[in-house]
Parts: sequence; structure tokens; C-alpha cells
Amino acid sequence: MFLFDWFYGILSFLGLSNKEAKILFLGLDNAGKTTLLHMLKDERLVQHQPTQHPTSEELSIGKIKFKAFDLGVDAVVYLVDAADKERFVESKKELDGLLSDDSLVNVPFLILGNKIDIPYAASEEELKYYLGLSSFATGKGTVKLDGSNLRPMEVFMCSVVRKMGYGEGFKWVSQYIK
Ligand SMILES: Nc1nc2c(ncn2[C@@H]2O[C@H](COP(=O)(O)OP(=O)(O)OP(=O)(O)O)[C@@H](O)[C@H]2O)c(=O)[nH]1
Ligand SMILES: [Mg+2]
Repeated sequence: MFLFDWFYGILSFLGLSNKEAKILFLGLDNAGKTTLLHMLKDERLVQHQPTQHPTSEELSIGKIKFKAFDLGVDAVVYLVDAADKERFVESKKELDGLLSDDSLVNVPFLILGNKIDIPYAASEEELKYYLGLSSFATGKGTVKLDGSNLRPMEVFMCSVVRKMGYGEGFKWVSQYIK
């Protein structure tokens, strides 16, 4: 009963209760993917070794499977280290590659600008600018995009270690997961 309540709790917090979905977590190394997965799963902060075998990184919470790598997914969560400005160009290049990938056409993209607990982290405006998303973000809140031919895409700033910001991002993306 406790476990059920807890699973329901985290999934409804993320806007994902009663849904079944495959969600892909991507981003450069050191962006915080593993930390986020574990924060979602057990709210524990663990220092992780750099991930060597991303395909083995799969966690299930309730009916939702969080996978580190797969195709045929319902959403992509792309993490960027907002404090590592030297790697924005590299991160943009990877993101652009994903956005133009045939297997991900129309798949919603939640971009998480992580590590805003670090004082010199980029602001949302800056991150959008450097990732070339300023005019492609489709809007926060409830935005109907059916029939618009637009891929849902938004940037949410967060700090995984402080458990801040990513919940709003998941709630936003969950509206595009049927
Ligand atoms: N300051 C700060 N550090 C964070 C945050 N999230 C993750 N980190 C740190 O960033 C480092 C990398 O985190 P990981 O979760 O291992 O990153 P990853 O994306 O899985 O990296 P790879 O496995 O190499 O692809 C770790 O030292 C984390 O503790 C955050 O919100 N703030
Ligand atoms: Mg990792």
C-alpha cells in the first residue's frame, strides 16, 4: 500500500500516472542523466561513475519505463549542464542531430537546463539562445499543438541535486504523451 501510494505519488507529480510511455534520456556526458533517473526512482542522491553501458540503464516506476537508449519513444528528455558554457556548442550539435533524426520526428523534446544551483549557470534565455531554440520553443503551460505540425519543445531550468524544476518539465511534456 505504501509502495503503491508512493509510485502513484511520483507519477502523478510527473503528470504520468495512468500512462504507459517510453521516455529517452539523452545529453552529453556529465549532464546529470543518471542522477536524474535515480532521483526520480528513489529520491536519493548518489555520485555515479560515468555511465559506460547506457543501454543497461533502464528503470521502471509503476507502468512507466525510463530508458537511457531506445528508439520508438514517446518523449525525449535532453539534459544540458547549464553551468558548462564551454560545451554549449557541442551540446547544440548533438541536439540538432537528434532533432533531425528520422526516427524521432514529432517526438516531444523536454530540454532540461540542469545545475542551476551553480551560481554562474546560464539563464533560460541564454540557454535557449545558445542552443538555437529561441524561436522554436512551443510554449509552456497547456498548449494544443494537434494538427499544427509543430514538435512540442520547451526548455525548463532545473537542479536535479536540489530536486528543483524538472517536475514542471515532466508535467509539461506529459500533456503530449497520450
Ligand atoms: N551542481 C550540480 N551537480 C549536478 C547536478 N546534477 C548532477 N550533478 C553532478 O554532475 C555529475 C554528472 O552527473 P551524472 O548523473 O553522472 O551525469 P550523466 O549525464 O549520467 O553522465 P554520463 O553517465 O557520463 O553520460 C555528477 O558529479 C553529479 O553529481 C545538479 O543539479 N547540480
Ligand atoms: Mg550516466
